[in-house]
Amino acid sequence: MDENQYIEALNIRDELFADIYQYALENKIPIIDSDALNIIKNFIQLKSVKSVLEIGTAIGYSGLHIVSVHDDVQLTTVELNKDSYKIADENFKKYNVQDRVNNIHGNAKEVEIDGTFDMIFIDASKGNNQLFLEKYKPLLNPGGFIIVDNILLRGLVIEETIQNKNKRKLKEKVDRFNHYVKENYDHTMYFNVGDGLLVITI
Ligand SMILES: C[S@@+](CC[C@H](N)C(=O)[O-])C[C@H]1O[C@@H](n2cnc3c(N)ncnc32)[C@H](O)[C@@H]1O
Repeated sequence: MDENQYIEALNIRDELFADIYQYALENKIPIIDSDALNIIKNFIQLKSVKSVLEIGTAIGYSGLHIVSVHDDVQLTTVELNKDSYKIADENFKKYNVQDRVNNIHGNAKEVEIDGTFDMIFIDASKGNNQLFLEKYKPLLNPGGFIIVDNILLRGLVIEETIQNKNKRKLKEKVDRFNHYVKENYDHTMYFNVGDGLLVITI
């Protein structure tokens, strides 16, 4: 066992939503890694977060975890894909949190969201991270923060030669975004957990 495995074993907890986790695995639906999720949940706890905006619901897995931190956490979440949106709706009902979740079907590049939020979690189309950050940042409450998942693109972001044109473009966009945030925001934390997590405090 190395240090990473030791820490991983200490961090790991029983899965609260095992059925949804399993469904995501079986249907190849991308969901957040458990160690990144653990950090997000601890930030919610640490900062007494009460309102969260999530960009990229998928089937509601991360959303369910987010509202599980406290009974007074409210979630607004946006998903482009109609089927995923519908499954998320069923999952929020299944776990009886539908009253605390504003589940929105739409394109996060275009929708207008009502409300202000203590935390914004960006986890949608990775090439649009900068657009989402600048579009939704004005909705942050004072003292709020933004989290972005997948800033490592499973290692693609540090690959120098990428043959596939679309992959190369995506890598360039995400790499540019990661540096854009460093240059334009004073308080940032880049974590090498999961697929890379970025926390921006405003
Ligand atoms: C990585 S998954 C989200 C995973 C989810 N947050 C979780 O951890 O359980 C990304 C999701 O973003 C959605 N998406 C992509 N582009 C979007 C957009 N422009 N607006 C809203 N959702 C989008 C995709 O359909 C996909 O379901």
